[in-house]
Amino acid sequence: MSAFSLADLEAIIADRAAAPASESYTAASLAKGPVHCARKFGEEAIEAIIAATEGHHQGLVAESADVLYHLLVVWRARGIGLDEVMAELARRTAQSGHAEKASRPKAS
Ligand SMILES: N=c1c2ncn([C@@H]3O[C@H](COP(=O)(O)OP(=O)(O)OP(=O)(O)O)[C@@H](O)[C@H]3O)c2ncn1[C@@H]1O[C@H](COP(=O)(O)O)[C@@H](O)[C@H]1O
Repeated sequence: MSAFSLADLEAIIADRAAAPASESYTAASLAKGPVHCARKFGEEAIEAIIAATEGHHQGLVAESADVLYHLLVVWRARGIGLDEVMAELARRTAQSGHAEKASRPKAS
């Protein structure tokens, strides 16, 4: 398991949001507004669908990374934090009765 997390990516996006648009893809995307960011996310999602449909393993890994990055940029553009989404997932997990399983230590 990589040590890199979505929380790390969120922190990088927050940091780069303040950079000049000429120096940062993130800042340039955010400067174009949430609708642009959402469209970009949609394009990347379609590319991930194509890779999944074709059964292209490395392609799907790469497109998934693009999807996650662009989703976090959309959240940033709309003022949503990773914590808010994780809280929603935790709420659903608790509701479905799987919370105990999720907190169990993983077998190594
Ligand atoms: N994870 C990513 C990441 N994934 C994809 N991309 C960019 O997303 C773009 C998507 O590719 P496309 O070919 O569809 O885009 P494009 O045609 O070049 O761009 P558009 O004009 O269509 O937006 C590429 O230009 C990639 O550079 C990313 N850009 C940045 N990050 C992360 O953000 C950090 C900060 O980057 P900067 O903001 O550039 O400093 C990086 O260190 C990474 O951690």
